[in-house]
Parts: sequence; C-alpha cells; structure tokens
Amino acid sequence: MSARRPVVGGNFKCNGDFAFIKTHTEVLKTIPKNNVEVYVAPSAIHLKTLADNLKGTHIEVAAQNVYYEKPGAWTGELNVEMLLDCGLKTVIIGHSERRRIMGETNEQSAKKAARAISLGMTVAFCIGETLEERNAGKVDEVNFAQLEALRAVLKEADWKNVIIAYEPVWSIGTGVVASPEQAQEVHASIRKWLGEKVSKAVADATRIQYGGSVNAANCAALGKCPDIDGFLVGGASLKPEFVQIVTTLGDVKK
Ligand SMILES: O=C(CO)COP(=O)(O)O
Repeated sequence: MSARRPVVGGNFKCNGDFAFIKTHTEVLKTIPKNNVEVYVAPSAIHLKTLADNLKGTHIEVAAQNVYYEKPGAWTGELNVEMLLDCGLKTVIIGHSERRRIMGETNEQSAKKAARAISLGMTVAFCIGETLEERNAGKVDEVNFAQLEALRAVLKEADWKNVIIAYEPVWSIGTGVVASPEQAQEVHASIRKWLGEKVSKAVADATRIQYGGSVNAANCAALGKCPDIDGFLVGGASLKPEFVQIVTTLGDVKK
C-alpha cells in the first residue's frame, strides 16, 4: 500500500438546488468511513448548508473556486477568508471549465492556489490537456506548463497542501474515460516532474487524482494504477453511485 492516503472529490459543478442538497446529504452520509479521504464541492450558494449538514461526519465540504485577492471591492467574487469562515479547508482551483470557459490563465490559477495555501487551505489543483493538444503530442508540455505556474509561486513546504487533479479535457463530461494505461502514464510523468522540479519527498507524498467520466464501473481499474491516488468525480458525484466509487477505491487501495 502506498503511503499516500487515497482521496476522492465530488465536484457538483453548477448543479443542484436546496432540495437536492437535502436529499443528497443523506446519500453522502452513507459513504463508509474507510481509508479514503472524501470531499464534496457544491456550488458556492450551497456551501454553508452542506457544510452544516455534514458537520461531525468524515465527509469534508470544499469550494469549487476562490479569488486571489484580499477582501475588498471584487464584485461577485469569494475570498479565502469567506471559505475559512464557512469552516472549509479545501478548494478546487483551475478546473478546465474555469480555464477554458472563464478564461482563467495558468498564472491566475496559481495565484489563487498560493493565496489559499498561504491561509492554510488545501488546494485541489486541476490540470489537463485538450484532445487537440494530445493529438499534437503535447500532453506533457501542457500539463507541465500548468504545474510550472504553480511551482513558481510555492515553497517546497507548501506542497503538503496540494492535491493535483489530472483531468484530461477530452474526458470531462464526455463519457470517454482515459484508459488506465493512458491515465497511469500521465500520472507517472507528473510525479517524475515533481521529483525533478520540486523534490523527491514531494513527488512521493503528493496525491494525484484522475478526473474525467469516472463512474462505478471504471473506477476499480483506474484505482489499481500505482500513481492514481484517487478521483475527482463530476456527474457521478451527483448520484448514489458516488458512494460506490469511494467504497471501491478503498477496497482496491487496501
Ligand atoms: O470535471 C470533472 C470533475 O471535476 C469530471 O467530470 P465528469 O466526471 O462529469 O466527467
């Protein structure tokens, strides 16, 4: 067994209402307390309600995004202090939907991560290539550029607060999951990059989640890969299937 604790995140994205949050709370409470760390990220408007609902359980609530500035005149944004005030410890940063739809750059994503980490939060930092980039043989180039922006703003000690989420854009919400071989290959090169650019200790300790069309049927094969430490789940995290994904990962990582 790896020394890295498996970790599964559920990214609800821009879905759900308060009635859903209420019924899904009961589903989430059935997640077994095993060797897997679990966080779920509802929309900003549902954060406090879900955090209150899950208080005292082993399921952590995380945010999907945060701004990189201190509190101030930033209409429409949330700052790190607000997330902490909500009792949150983890925030997803740099999801491909933010990068590609909202136009967030590598540098902006890195600044968000740095500020969250400087105030003690853990960051699930998303990276990943498009199909066009993969077909052009640029998988490492794209992922390493996204990671390099993060490396540039962190000290070595900060990496203990980083989870990397490798989410190939072509696999997100498409039903086209990366094969275990494809995912393992990229996870291994990310770990090698960490070893070369940060340190061997950080490479060994940093958890790398796979994200993109993960479901109850494909998670066991992915979870058996040595460099896949867990998943960031989108669509399936809105369903009872999410419980099964956590259970299965716990079993394959025993
Ligand atoms: O983007 C994702 C998680 O952040 C993955 O989404 P899907 O699991 O719906 O493909």
